[in-house]
Amino acid sequence: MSNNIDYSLYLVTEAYREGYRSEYLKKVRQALQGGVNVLQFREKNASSLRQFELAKALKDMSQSFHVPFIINDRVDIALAVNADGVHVGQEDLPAEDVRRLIGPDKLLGVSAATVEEAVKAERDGADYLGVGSVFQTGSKGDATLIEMDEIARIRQEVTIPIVAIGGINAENVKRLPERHADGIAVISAILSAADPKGAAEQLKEQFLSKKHK
Ligand SMILES: Cc1ncc(COP(=O)(O)OP(=O)(O)O)c(N)n1
Ligand SMILES: Cc1nc(C(=O)O)sc1CCOP(=O)(O)O
Ligand SMILES: [Mg+2]
Repeated sequence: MSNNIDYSLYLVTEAYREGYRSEYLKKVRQALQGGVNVLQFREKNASSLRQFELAKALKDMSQSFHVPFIINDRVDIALAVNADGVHVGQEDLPAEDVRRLIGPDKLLGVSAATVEEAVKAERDGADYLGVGSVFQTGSKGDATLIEMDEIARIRQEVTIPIVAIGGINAENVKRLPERHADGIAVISAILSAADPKGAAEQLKEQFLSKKHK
């Protein structure tokens, strides 16, 4: 897929709770109304059938906002719902194999915490990098903190967009190094907020005001 995608505000979904489908979908819709540019479906616990069904609903929703829809980890579900792309980390299927499976036209995101991982991901066909954790997060148990300078070092070695992730909120977004990240990926600062639309608007505004300094 071409890389003229705006990664400024990248929303990753929270864990799905059985019985709360309409609340779950409503919060994502509100976040999209607040200006989310890319949506990722990340679900670790639900059955494959539930993931497939939620992914279909989210794909329709993101399409109606003209927002690319990415699936985390599960290439099979991405292909089944004809998602716009897949995101994989260092413990998932290798990026080069995912690229082969999804073909040249879908988006491929790869997590990278070091320059070496970032350079390899770009070589293996990644369209963008997820780089983190930039701050302490409660949303991913096995996340490890990276040094802030690592983003700047990665920026010097790759040309693809960099999306910073991990514990980002409207306050600490100002502490991200200037101009090195093309976007921020967020779960809780938007989906745990009382007003997901307002939270998305505020985060995007804070990030863009920093990016364009
Ligand atoms: C945009 C973005 N960046 C990083 C990740 C993390 O992916 P991964 O390391 O595979 O961890 P899980 O999300 O699978 O727990 C991401 N999902 N999105
Ligand atoms: C999905 C994910 N990946 C991370 C990484 O460091 O690779 S941190 C993370 C969780 C991001 O959620 P929140 O915005 O609530 O901190
Ligand atoms: Mg993963």
